[in-house]
Amino acid sequence: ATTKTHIGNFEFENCFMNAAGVYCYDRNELGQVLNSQAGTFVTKTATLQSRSGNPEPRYHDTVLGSINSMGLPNLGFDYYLDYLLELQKTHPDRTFFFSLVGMSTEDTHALLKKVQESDFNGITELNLSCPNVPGKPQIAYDLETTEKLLTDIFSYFKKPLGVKLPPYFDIVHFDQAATVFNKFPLTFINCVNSIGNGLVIEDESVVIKPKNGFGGIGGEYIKPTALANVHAFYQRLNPSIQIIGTGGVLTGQDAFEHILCGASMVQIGTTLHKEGPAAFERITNELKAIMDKKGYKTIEDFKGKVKYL
Ligand SMILES: CC(C)(C)CCc1c(C(=O)O)[nH]c(=O)[nH]c1=O
Repeated sequence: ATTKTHIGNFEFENCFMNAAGVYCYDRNELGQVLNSQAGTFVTKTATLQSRSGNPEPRYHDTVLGSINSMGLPNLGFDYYLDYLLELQKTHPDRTFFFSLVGMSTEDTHALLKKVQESDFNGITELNLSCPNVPGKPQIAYDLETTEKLLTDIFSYFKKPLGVKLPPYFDIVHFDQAATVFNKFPLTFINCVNSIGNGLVIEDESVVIKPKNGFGGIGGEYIKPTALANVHAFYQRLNPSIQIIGTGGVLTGQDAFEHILCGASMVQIGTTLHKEGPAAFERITNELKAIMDKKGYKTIEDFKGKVKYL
């Protein structure tokens, strides 16, 4: 069996990659993913200026997953663009993902215009968990603002673009969000980002310092939510918009389930943070073993074909 895949017009030898935020802060971490069994990588979500992020401890592993409130620590847009342009010379046969977010609408447009004007020829992932104006929820939970933002973006941005989405939990929200996304030539949507504002307590204390311990939840806790978002959008979106599945992938079986729900690529966050890049080889081998046992030669043989009762 082969676990190769495609996103847009790009081919990848393997359908696994890191989730933005994990193993992607600098050239050292990105280089480790580059040289692993992963098919590609995505950068830490970059902002216009570098950011130190929130006070530590800001990331904590638990038995069933993780909680984080990193606060977008990153080395800044130019650092990641320079590295991506260098890789376009040293690895011309490979395609990489550039994750971005503006701390304001103006910043978002400034970032995307810089990408549009640059020689970057990979795929851009816009993080829609970005902050909105005070008093309003994150952009992806404000569909009117999301539609306005995407309308403005696609008036000038002509390169491959996808959006990283937080989980939705109401069927009506799946309907409303899909209606918005279907209006745009998106290359993909990525479901899901961490489940926002969870709280983990050990003994009598929260486990991270920022936000009185509130943070995004990842890992085993979130697989059912992640699979539901992947499949809900797979059922609703134009087939031209592919789905990247993120959330709760520990094993080849978990990845198999994401692909059954419609994912064309599978991202690994918490498990990669705990296990390191060797996780890509283990999980790839586990998925190949499942495919061989079931007689599936490629992921197209079972993508989106989850069975109903
Ligand atoms: C939550 C934001 C800081 C607005 C975006 C960055 C981000 C972070 C982060 O940098 O805190 N953590 C996540 O699990 N997902 C994210 O999208």
